[in-house]
Amino acid sequence: MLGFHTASAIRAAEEATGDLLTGGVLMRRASAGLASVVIAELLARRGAVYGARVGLVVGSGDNGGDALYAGARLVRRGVSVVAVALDRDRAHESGSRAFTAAGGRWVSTMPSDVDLVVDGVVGLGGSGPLRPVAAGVFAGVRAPIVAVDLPSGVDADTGEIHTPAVHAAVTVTFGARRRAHVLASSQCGRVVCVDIGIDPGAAGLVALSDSDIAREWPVPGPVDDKYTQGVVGVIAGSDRYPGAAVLCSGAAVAATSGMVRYVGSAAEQVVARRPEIVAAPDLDAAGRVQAWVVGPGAGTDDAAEDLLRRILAADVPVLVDADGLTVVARHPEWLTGRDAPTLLTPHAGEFARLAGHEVGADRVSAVSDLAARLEVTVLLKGRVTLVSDAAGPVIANDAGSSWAATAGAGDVLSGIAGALLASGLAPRVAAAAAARVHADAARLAAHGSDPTGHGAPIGASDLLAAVPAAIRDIRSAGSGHDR
Ligand SMILES: NC(=O)C1=CN([C@@H]2O[C@H](COP(=O)(O)OP(=O)(O)OC[C@H]3O[C@@H](n4cnc5c(N)ncnc54)[C@H](OP(=O)(O)O)[C@@H]3O)[C@@H](O)[C@H]2O)[C@@H](O)CC1
Ligand SMILES: [K+]
Repeated sequence: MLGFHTASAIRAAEEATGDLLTGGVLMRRASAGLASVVIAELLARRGAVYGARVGLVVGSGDNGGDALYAGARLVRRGVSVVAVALDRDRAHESGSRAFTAAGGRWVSTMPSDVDLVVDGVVGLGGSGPLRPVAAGVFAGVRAPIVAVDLPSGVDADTGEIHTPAVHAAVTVTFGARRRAHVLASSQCGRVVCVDIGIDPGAAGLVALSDSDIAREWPVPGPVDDKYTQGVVGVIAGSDRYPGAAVLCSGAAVAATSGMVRYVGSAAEQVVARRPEIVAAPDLDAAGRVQAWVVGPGAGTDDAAEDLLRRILAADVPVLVDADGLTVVARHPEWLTGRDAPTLLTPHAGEFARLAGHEVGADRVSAVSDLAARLEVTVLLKGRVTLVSDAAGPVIANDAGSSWAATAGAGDVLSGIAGALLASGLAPRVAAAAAARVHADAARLAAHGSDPTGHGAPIGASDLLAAVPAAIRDIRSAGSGHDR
């Protein structure tokens, strides 16, 4: 599990080192790490370090100090380094001296022929967008950018990407990852964390590793049968949206080896596509389940409302998605009164209906607040999906691509997560593991047999078809061998 920390937690950890901070040891370690990453980048991009050209953009704080000390090291390795200071009088004093003494040159505009640019404008002390002078410098930059700590213009805690902000190819951070490194991952590029000997403690935002997910993913054991692995009931689809039923129940079949029941008007289409699904015309005829998935394409009329009320009165885990979320937004008391766990899986629009306000820039707080208020687990969809049950740390899943942004993909996600709930996984783990496999399946489907080549747009059916391959991949990666 990877942790992502707030700026205040990082600052507190730096302060706790006492002399190491005040004596500049932390900054020396940070800049040494930064310089080695720049050297590795130069080697990878142009095959040599000697004769390379690097430009620094230097702000008024310690972030600029990191850049200047690293610049001095690079000069000593034979790199031609120039620095543009946003305000020469306020540039880090000892860093400036070290840079000049090593042979670094100060310039007023960034040359167009640099191989790499180092963004040392702001790090933890930054707020808001790049100011005009900095924005002007970066406007002319075509070279790849290595950001010091954070791409300037990106909020360290919320990951809000202001306009303008630096778009980095690589971000080098120090001691521990900041929240923005996962929340704004697309702006950070590859993130390298340099060890500088600080300990910020437990993180309030985490990401699960492959092995975390591989360990949890339910597969049949020697004494399992279809019932012991959990039966999931899917209430989805309608005359108007039968496809939601097919996608959601199909995903539930793909996610685990347990049994899938279906209740709704799309039984014929569901069973035609997946004959192993046991369909029933109504709830009374459905049989027992270990978890319900309710809502995708299921409508919001009185009948849908009555069905959801009855499902939420049952003492089993329930996942509510899509139309079901519109209904529970009208009846939050149906959620707060439950003993069994509830998992809600809103996109931003559904979140706003549930919360009574937009998600806003601080997605982590938004998802935790809603989970606490409704006494549920919330999975907030997005390129970076967030899961909170208000008790443990928020779990982020960075999809790494947006191929899953397609109609019906949400129905597949709820089917996967519902099957995992039925298998007995805690809602936060079921939600996070489902988000990961869903994102991986989208990527696999988009890229076909060549993972390094260009992807092509996919539909939700393609994503669903790639779910078994995504599960196989993550189990192999997480356990070191397939079973
Ligand atoms: N402490 C340590 O030992 C270690 C620290 N480390 C490093 O220190 C960094 C934190 O340094 P820091 O605290 O000096 O803040 P920093 O991010 O450089 O900002 C400075 C000033 O910039 C300004 N400013 C704000 N927003 C702006 C904007 N949008 N656009 C332009 N300017 C803006 C604002 O000043 P203002 O102009 O408002 O007076 C602000 O005060 C940290 O990220 C890491 O890199 C590492 O070496 C590890 C060891
Ligand atoms: K920066």
